[in-house]
Amino acid sequence: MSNEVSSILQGGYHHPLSRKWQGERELSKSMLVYPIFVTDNADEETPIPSLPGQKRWGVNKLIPFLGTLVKRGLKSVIIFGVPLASDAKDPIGSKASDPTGPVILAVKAIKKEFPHVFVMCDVCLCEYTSHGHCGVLNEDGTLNQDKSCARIADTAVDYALSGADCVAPSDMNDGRILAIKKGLKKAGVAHKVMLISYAAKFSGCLYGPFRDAAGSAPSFGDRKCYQLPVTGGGLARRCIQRDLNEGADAIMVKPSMWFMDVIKDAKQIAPDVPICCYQVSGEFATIHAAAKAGVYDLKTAALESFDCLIRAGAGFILTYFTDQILLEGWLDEQ
Ligand SMILES: NCc1[nH]cc(CCC(=O)O)c1CC(=O)O
Ligand SMILES: [Zn+2]
Ligand SMILES: [Zn+2]
Repeated sequence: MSNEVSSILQGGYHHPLSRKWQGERELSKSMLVYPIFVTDNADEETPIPSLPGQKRWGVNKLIPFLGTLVKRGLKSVIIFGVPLASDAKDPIGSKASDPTGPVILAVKAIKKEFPHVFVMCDVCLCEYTSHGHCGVLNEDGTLNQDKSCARIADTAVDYALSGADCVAPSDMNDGRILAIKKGLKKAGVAHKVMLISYAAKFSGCLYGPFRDAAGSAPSFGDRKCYQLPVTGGGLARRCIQRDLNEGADAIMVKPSMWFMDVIKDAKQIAPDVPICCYQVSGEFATIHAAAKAGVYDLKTAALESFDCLIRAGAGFILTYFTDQILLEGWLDEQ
């Protein structure tokens, strides 16, 4: 239908409120998940040079810091373990599920102090393997899918039994979602632990600051044979469908801003499932660097990026901006 007035659209978004109505959803504090790096040195509080404003935390220092954020509206964290002890790594990542390791101690401490905070655990072996790959290796250096899934599932169950509300495997071994779901059921916690799949996790250049922060770079080769090729839109759709079939409760796309088409695909494949995305370390560092170079204002750019992720279909977002958003009250005057 076209007539002399149908081309006039600006009346529909002239006012700030009508502009808000043009979007289906808007960013709120409950959409934010804060990624935190926890070490096995209880009193640690060390800035991470490649992640502006972010630190590696020991449990003793982490709890008071989180307390400030909880007062400002923090709802959820995702924990990454950074084991620094000299015996922390072996070929099968035994220490991933160490009951005295950083992840399990942090889960217990956070759930004790802040029972309402939704605690997610990233599940992977690369922080704990001597070779730095995300599972258990075959002799030819490839990942052994059966052994890796078994270790990943055992680790996820241990995190769940220590009190985690959610486990999120980021390793990309085929079959891990089914293995974890079965493990959770066997342990009697499947009814209360959410399983988020990093279903569409792409290989690429955006994880550098994280690997620096977590000490998890592979000692040989790369992750291209298990993380997805950036051109692989169809492969991502198959991974999303597969992980839904295996029992994922939510689907993650990672990284986020270069992959908004994949977020939209995920929303279309799984309209009834929560979709989230991870604005990863390289994306965070890029926004900071560009703002520092005068390309744009940091807060404006960060908020714009979240609006775009939500428009693409994200229901919640893992972002290193969470602490700044809460401490500076970016969402308080809505
Ligand atoms: N499996 C480990 C893991 N979990 C989350 C990230 C990246 C997160 C980020 O860059 O912020 C990585 C690194 C990798 O896969 O190499
Ligand atoms: Zn990994
Ligand atoms: Zn390979």
